[in-house]
Amino acid sequence: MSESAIIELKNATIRQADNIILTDVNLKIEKNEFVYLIGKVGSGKSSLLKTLYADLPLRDGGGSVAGYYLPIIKRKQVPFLRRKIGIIFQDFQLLTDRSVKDNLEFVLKATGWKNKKEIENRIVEVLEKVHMGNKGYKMPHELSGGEQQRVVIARALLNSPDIILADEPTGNLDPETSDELAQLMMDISKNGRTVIMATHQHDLLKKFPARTVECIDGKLVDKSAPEFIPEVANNESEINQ
Ligand SMILES: Nc1ncnc2c1ncn2[C@@H]1O[C@H](COP(=O)(O)OP(=O)(O)OP(=O)(O)O)[C@@H](O)[C@H]1O
Repeated sequence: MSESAIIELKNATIRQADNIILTDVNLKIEKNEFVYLIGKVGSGKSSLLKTLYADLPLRDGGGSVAGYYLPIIKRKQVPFLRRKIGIIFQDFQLLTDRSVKDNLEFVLKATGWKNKKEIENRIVEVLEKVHMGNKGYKMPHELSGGEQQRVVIARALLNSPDIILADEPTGNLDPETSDELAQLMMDISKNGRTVIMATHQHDLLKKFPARTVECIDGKLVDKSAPEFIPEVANNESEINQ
């Protein structure tokens, strides 16, 4: 496996139980890269992400994430791998019975933070990163969908993970809010994190261009690789320029 890549899959097969979802998956992502993961419904995006955070086992092929070699990762090592990864899902999954701050405090305490002042400081820091510094006292139902997702991003940042895996984080949001969130995810990656963001919203790719990989016909295709040639040219004049 490569020294510089923080995420690497080599000839990997992605499975859901006994079903093969993707084969011959080769993917190498360097530190601080931002990568879009696209593909039709059911094409395997979530399964790929789940394999990277060791929710699905990698039985065929090689793969390493943040220094952990996935084919032989032990169950007791998985929490340590997960501390290096912040995971963001489409449905916000905040605890509805407590404030934003208490949601974040819950996660910090569950991951071993004890010092009250340090906990308070970290909560303020991450909320400021997502421009929610003044909303810590609010209950989740008092926030818009976009604001809730910002809190979820803040929650993913709490333990300063090297990697953020986001599975359609803008899926439930209106276009303007999606744009703001995509911009925020890009800023997060510029500040020293590797981000993979699965999305169906292809307009984001145009507005905020970045490396793009696609799950298609049981394979993973890197659309930014030099050897990738689009099958159908959208606009001939563009090509001829
Ligand atoms: N727990 C499971 N057991 C068996 N098969 C599953 C399971 N979860 C998903 N699958 C199947 O795996 C395939 C890939 O699903 P996956 O959720 O990875 O796709 P996706 O690209 O993320 O789709 P979406 O865009 O809807 O989120 C689908 O055919 C799906 O039915």
